[in-house]
Amino acid sequence: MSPAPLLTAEELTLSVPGKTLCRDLDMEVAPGERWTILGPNGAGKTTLLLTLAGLHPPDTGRVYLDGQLLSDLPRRKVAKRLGILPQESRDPFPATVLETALLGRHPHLSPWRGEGPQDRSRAIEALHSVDLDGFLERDAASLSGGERRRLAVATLLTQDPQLLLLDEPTNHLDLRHQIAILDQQRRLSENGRGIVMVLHDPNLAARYATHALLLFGDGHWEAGSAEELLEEQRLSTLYGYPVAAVEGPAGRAFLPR
Ligand SMILES: Nc1ncnc2c1ncn2[C@@H]1O[C@H](COP(=O)(O)OP(=O)(O)OP(=O)(O)O)[C@@H](O)[C@H]1O
Repeated sequence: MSPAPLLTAEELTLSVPGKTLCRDLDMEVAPGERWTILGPNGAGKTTLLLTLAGLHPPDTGRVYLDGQLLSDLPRRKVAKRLGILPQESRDPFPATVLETALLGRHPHLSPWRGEGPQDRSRAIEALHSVDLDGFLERDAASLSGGERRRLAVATLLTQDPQLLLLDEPTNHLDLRHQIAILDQQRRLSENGRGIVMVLHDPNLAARYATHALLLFGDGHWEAGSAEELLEEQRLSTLYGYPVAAVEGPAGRAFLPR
């Protein structure tokens, strides 16, 4: 029997003034699945991700988390199960790197208890996993773009949700850290998490995603197995630019013609 879905979207329609982003979209994210959302600039990837997180109301349709209507759940309960990595993160107030990562524990703390040693070790472990060991007491505002991105990932890992929604997780990262972050997401999904990530690079999508959702920018969408959907013709239509598939040492790669 297949595991119960973590997230279900039913008949979602999203629009902005003058444009339908997706029409009657259905998708289901199960434990162990890694979904990629691909599409051209402005197609609605971020808007959809925010809708799946319950942070943007759809025009019509419903989102369920663990089978319960997301809009009916208290945010604290949602934050214990679902975490989002926004496209860009801003520091709301001055804090060190460790204090920032510890913000991820907030949904798990009771109002009368601050962070304990276990929360602290979880944050330190998350910072270690993104290569930020030597940075714990640094002012978070002093980090470079890539270091800040890795801190945002560490904060999400400290939160430890079952479902991770990532908006362009590889933004600002050098090649080694792009692979490290996506390898880490793969391990998380192999341990039963569900992953949904907006990516701009079809090569990383082909390498890491089990499932793909293509948003064509006119309301039309396709969802299914990444292996089936990530192919020359669809990607050329998706990006409005001819793409060639080549077999390389690391599997299939897509090049602009
Ligand atoms: N408040 C708004 N009013 C009008 N249009 C909006 C508003 N908010 C977003 N949009 C438009 O909605 C569309 C979808 O935006 P969204 O950020 O979801 O796209 P995206 O696929 O994530 O794009 P990108 O690849 O550039 O990050 C864009 O054309 C954007 O300009």
